[in-house]
Amino acid sequence: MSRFINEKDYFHGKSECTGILLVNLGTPDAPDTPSLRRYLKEFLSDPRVVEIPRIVWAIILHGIILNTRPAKSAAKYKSVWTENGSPLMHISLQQQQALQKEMEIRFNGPVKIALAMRYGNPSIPSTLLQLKEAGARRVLVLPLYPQYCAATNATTFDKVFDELKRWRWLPELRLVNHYHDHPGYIKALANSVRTHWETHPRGQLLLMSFHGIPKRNLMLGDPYHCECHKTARLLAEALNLSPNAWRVTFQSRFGKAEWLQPYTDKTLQALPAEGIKNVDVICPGFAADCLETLEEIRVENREYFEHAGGETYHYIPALNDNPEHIQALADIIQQHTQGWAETAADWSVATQQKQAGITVQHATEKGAKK
Ligand SMILES: C=CC1=C(C)c2cc3[nH]c(cc4nc(cc5[nH]c(cc1n2)c(C)c5CCC(=O)O)C(CCC(=O)O)=C4C)c(C)c3C=C
Ligand SMILES: [Fe+2]
Ligand SMILES: [Fe+2]
Repeated sequence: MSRFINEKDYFHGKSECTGILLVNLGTPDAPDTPSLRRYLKEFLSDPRVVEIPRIVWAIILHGIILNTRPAKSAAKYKSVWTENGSPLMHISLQQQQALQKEMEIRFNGPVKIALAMRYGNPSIPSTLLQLKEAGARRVLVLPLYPQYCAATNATTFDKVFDELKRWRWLPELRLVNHYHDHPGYIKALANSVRTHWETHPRGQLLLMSFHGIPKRNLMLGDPYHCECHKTARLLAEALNLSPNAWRVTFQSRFGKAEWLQPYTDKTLQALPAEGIKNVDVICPGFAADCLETLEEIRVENREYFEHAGGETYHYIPALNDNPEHIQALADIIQQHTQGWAETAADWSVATQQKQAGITVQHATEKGAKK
């Protein structure tokens, strides 16, 4: 007996699609103190970000940090804010649009690339609901952090699960855990450094600075530190660098505990005394430029280096919407959606036929006996 499309039409006439949920950290809505207070409150209340007993932390956070840090951070955000708003948000939207174009070509079927932020807007729950509305029966979550860290990737997944716990009909779900050693990502980083060296004199040292985390997290088993080192080694190999031509450091320390060492700021202050007065700095862990690269690395750390006797300091931008970066992310999406593209294309054909009033044998069952 024939099987007809309406037998499978659970979706009430809506077309189905594959959804890709890109997630980055998030950014305040505006560079002012109230927006920063809201943003930092959400961010720093996350137990995956600050792993100390809740009661102790609540006293410090509400008693001290949320009274002092918002104004200081707002001033820093103001210095990087553009007419397009927060750099992190603007660049993330460019990445989303470029990936939408690229995946439509690769998928040959309905695919929706959505962007969410772990903290602030657009939130993960609201973006998942949009994907649901768009008919996404398959969702791939791609956190835009190449190196896995509980404070970034795990909390992204937590937030996805928290929302999905409330749904009756769950989509098929896949997660990208990390892509710190993906050949396309390493190639994009290496070519970005080469392009920089074509237009700028090459420094004596390529400093690869990654966002820090507390050292305790490493001792508890977080793979982040090792993944940063692997990325750095692969990048150095791709560039054929000798061992003394590159170093790994960790930036953006927060609080009084020890974080991953060596620290970026202390290293830059010490380099001129070692005879290293010309450096190139790259932040391979940041998929998009943001406060931590544009202000802390490009401006603040340059000052430390120059005050210590450094002469030339070049910051090599994040991969942002560089076409090779988009190709690498598209490759990662393609690899993690194996088997989905065909289904999406078939559903697309079936849906078009249905909308045109044609009753057809279901496309995914074209081999079925008539
Ligand atoms: C409190 C502890 C923090 C941990 C742990 C942490 C880990 C971590 N963060 C990123 C990426 C980004 N962090 C950014 C800003 C930022 N980070 C912290 C604190 C921790 N981060 C704070 C308080 C802030 C806000 C700014 C400030 O007040 O100093 C950003 C930039 C966001 C932007 O809007 O531009 C990014 C990106 C990673 C990858 C990471 C762990 C590996
Ligand atoms: Fe951070
Ligand atoms: Fe390690």
